[in-house]
Amino acid sequence: MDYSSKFRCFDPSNTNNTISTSKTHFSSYSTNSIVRSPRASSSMDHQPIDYKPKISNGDAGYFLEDVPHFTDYIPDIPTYSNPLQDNPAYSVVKQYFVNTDDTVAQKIVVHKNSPRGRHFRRAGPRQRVYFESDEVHACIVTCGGLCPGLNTVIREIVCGLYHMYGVNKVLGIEGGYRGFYARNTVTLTPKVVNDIHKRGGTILGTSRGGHDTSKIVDSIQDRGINQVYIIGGDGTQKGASVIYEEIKRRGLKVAVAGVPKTIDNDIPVIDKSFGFDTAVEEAQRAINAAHVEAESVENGIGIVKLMGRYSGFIAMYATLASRDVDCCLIPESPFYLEGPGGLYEFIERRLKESGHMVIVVAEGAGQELLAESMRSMDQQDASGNKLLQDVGHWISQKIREHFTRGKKMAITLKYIDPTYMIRAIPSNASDNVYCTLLAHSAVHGAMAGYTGFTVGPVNGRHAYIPFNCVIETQNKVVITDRMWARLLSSTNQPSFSCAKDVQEDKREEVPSTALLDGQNGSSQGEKDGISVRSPDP
Ligand SMILES: Nc1ncnc2c1ncn2[C@@H]1O[C@H](COP(=O)(O)OP(=O)(O)OP(=O)(O)O)[C@@H](O)[C@H]1O
Ligand SMILES: O=P(O)(O)OC[C@H]1O[C@](O)(CO)[C@@H](O)[C@@H]1O
Ligand SMILES: [Mg+2]
Repeated sequence: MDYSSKFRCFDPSNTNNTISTSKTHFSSYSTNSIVRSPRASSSMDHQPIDYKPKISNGDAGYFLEDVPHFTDYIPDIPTYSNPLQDNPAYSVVKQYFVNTDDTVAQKIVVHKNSPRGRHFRRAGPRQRVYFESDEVHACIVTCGGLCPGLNTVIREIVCGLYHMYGVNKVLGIEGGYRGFYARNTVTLTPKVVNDIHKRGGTILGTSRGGHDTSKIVDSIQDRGINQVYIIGGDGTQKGASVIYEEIKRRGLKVAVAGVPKTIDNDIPVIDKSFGFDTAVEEAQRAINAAHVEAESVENGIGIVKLMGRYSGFIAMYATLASRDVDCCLIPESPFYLEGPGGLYEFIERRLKESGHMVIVVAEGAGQELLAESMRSMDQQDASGNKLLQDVGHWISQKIREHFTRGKKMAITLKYIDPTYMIRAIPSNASDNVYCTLLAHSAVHGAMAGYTGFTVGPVNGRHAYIPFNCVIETQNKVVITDRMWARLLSSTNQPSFSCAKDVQEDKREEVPSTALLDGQNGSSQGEKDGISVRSPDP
């Protein structure tokens, strides 16, 4: 395999600001024959990002929150015509290329006089590209937890680069961020990735922790990589943002493109994250099993724990889809066990009414209750995420104890924990198509010279979104929204908060002229610094 590549590097110390081209031969991990720009000191600590938004304003309160481009920091950079226009498969397309001025509105439900608000650059192929096909040396890395569709995104980046842009040098970085400096790499070709979308997990492996900006960017430079595709959740996108900043500081012509991944669906701005639908679908199997077990015995209770560290989207959607669930507990809606309006009272009532019940609990639910009754466990994973107590076991035990105490009621409780089963499977058909679009958007963006961006649909249109917009906040289920009300009405569970509190919350949060969250299609609102979402019509 010939890893020869042209590597263009803008050296800030070069006062003429000319672009130097060097021919480098790469055989395995480190080849140091390229011109090096200044390097940062090595640190595994997560560094704060000094981010300056790239905003341009228009009429009627319109503004574009744009993504960085090579031309922002590399002068006189050559462009080439897009090879896509000679591609027979794309010859049927009426408009080959996205208009350079096309932008996507974040808010699509507006009032007559409301400002047009934030927009993002529309994703898609551009007439001029900033790489020649044989110049591109791309790499792909997957980080964080697993998610259905990771392999599809990998496949479609490789095939998209190859079939649309004639790029055949793509490297897989094994084992997440630390793979850049501590693991092997694998050559990715359309043949190698042909069937991988049928497998769960990621063929590249993944990890938490190990983000060392300096070592990662050194490795990118050493290998002559000029397009970096980074697939992962909020932590990963934070890491990608720091990598982009360091690449810009060194003046390198290296595009950094993020593909947002999280099974929890808590990434802001984008409509939905890939793998979420697959996970919700798979969760139905566990809920069905819990229901069958529960209804087969007298006073049967089935408990299903689903993922969702800080947000209960999976639990909420799985509950709404199933209609067999009697109670759904999520992190955003605190609940209590004892007394009037509490969980025990509700269980007793429901068992008397129907003889069985199913409870779905998101892993992040009730953590404050657990902390009260168990010794608090302040541990973190390698990425700094808080390790949670197992709410499923805890709540099962509490319910058993409650009903056994004083021989209140004889119950049979079955606890099902499919947490890893719903994320270790291949993506379903619709997620597969979605992953293809994400991958292609990322490829078009990198080829067009954009960098420091993440891709995703905003109100159904794919857009290039600056990293900071997806890493500053996390989406949460809005319990004052119509979607949660729909769930409450479907399960008939207590809301665990009295109506008066909710009314007061609403009055405090929403100015009378503003749109309520949930009135804007896949709307985004801001609440206490937390971006919130409701795909609620
Ligand atoms: N603030 C940060 N700066 C730089 N790198 C980070 C930061 N936060 C996390 N990372 C790195 O990103 C990678 C993935 O992070 P993390 O384990 O939190 O998963 P994630 O991408 O959020 O995915 P998910 O939570 O959906 O599983 C890790 O290698 C971690 O070191
Ligand atoms: O066991 P792991 O790999 O740390 O992953 C668990 C976490 O990953 C997620 O699926 C995504 O962040 C969370 O819901 C969950 O807490
Ligand atoms: Mg995360």
